[in-house]
Amino acid sequence: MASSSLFQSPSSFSIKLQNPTSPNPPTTKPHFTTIKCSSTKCRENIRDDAHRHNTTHSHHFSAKYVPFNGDMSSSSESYSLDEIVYRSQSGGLLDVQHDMAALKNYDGKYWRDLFDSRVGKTTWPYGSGVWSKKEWVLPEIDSDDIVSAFEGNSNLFWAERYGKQVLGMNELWVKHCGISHTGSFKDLGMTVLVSQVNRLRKMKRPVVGVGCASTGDTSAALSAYCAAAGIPSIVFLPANKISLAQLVQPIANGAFVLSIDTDFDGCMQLIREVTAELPIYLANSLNSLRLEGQKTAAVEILQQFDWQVPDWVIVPGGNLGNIYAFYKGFHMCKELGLVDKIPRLVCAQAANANPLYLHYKSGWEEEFKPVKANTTFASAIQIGDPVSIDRAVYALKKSDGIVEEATEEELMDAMAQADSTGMFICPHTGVALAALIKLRNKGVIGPTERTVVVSTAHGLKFTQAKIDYHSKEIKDLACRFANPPVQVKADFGSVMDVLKKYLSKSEAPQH
Ligand SMILES: Cc1ncc(COP(=O)(O)O)c(C=O)c1O
Ligand SMILES: N[C@@H](CCOP(=O)(O)O)C(=O)O
Repeated sequence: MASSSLFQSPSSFSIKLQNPTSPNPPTTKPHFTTIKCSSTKCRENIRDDAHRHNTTHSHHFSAKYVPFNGDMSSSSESYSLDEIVYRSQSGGLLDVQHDMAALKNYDGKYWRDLFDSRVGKTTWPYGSGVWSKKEWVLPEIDSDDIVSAFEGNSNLFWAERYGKQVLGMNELWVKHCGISHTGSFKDLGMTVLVSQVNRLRKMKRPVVGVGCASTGDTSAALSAYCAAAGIPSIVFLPANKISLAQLVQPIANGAFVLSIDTDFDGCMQLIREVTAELPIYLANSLNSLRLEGQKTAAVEILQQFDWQVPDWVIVPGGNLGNIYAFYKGFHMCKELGLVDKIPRLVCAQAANANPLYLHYKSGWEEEFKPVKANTTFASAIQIGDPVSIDRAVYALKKSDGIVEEATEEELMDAMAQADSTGMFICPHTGVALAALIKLRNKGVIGPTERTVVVSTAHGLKFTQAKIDYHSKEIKDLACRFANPPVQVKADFGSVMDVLKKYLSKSEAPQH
């Protein structure tokens, strides 16, 4: 990607790593370490505190792996979550099946009140947006085995200005899953997977490390959670295809990083072969444990709307685990009586990596065909052979869902326009917003329909894409919303001239 001289000021756009030594150490300690005594009693740490006050009834509940076949009822094949298994006997996907009968012993109000009562607390592990739903996630894990950074509970942002000005909508919301420990929604799934690995290692199961293929976000989450627990992590990255900010994350967290001369699909193939041979636990979303954590974002959205169901939820799709995770979270809330319907789901793909879109356009009729994914600014979804294709098709069919695609110009313009209204989103969220624009223009999504766009990663991971855009140096892109800095001499008169010119425009620039 091009980078402009406009952006080569060493202070403003340096890519050098900052000195990590902070002059101001934090006044409160992180969740991984000891908390100081309170006035009347001494709490050694929040884990010990949780032991003493463990009022949870998690032990009433259980979950197991079953073959993923949609309704999950027709097979007798099942596995304990303590087994190391990623595929069914027939080679198909697995799913985590909860004991729904046991969960149904409690009504919807009970679950709503329980989940609401845990928001914003530090009681281990419920301060996490994932573990506040522990009974629905990994009911049998000991809280002491949980590896958490109190992920989740992310901002559901009312995108008022963008919604009104760009889309004529009053009810546009952006679920900022990327404002998270490692800057993406992957934290939601990784806390679950690494916690289970922690448990397996304590049980002396043969797991020497945890590995993944990644377009940058899975690897960041895996390496951070493993580092917190002292578990070795191994990441396979496609060489030169992920952002610098994403690359440095596993490096900094001490992962064993392999930069491989292939694309994500090639890395995925390799990690599957390697984890079949070595006692390295597979951390990609092929492993259905991940989706148990990711599904809590759906529950959280309902919770944030006071258990009112939005009309639409739009999710950018790559390896396609997340769209199913959202479906599963919404569906569980309906089945257990927390809400009475589910939203319609939209999966948004980059046109340069659109195998699901092509399959959808065939009316789901033709056999699914993987594609060779082309380069896209939405680099984390540059995936041509998604492992969760069956899960995604199921989720979309069951939710009366839609698949939309966005060109590079559409996704970058959507991202820039969203940024100009106060957000700082990633290109993948740009894909989702561009899909929304198309669906609004076609009249599929109405002006008063409450719509949630899932923002999957932090914009700070993708600054180079933004620099390229605002430099207006991207081949074949008009970069309509570029806002390059103005070069000006360091004297009062020159500064006044450019300011007067700027202020004399009839109104402030509207993006
Ligand atoms: C930032 C970002 N957005 C969206 C996705 C797509 O999620 P999924 O692979 O679950 O479809 C990914 C990873 O693939 C991602 O890293
Ligand atoms: N975008 C992902 C791709 C892999 O997805 P996963 O959910 O199967 O791990 C990444 O960041 O690596």
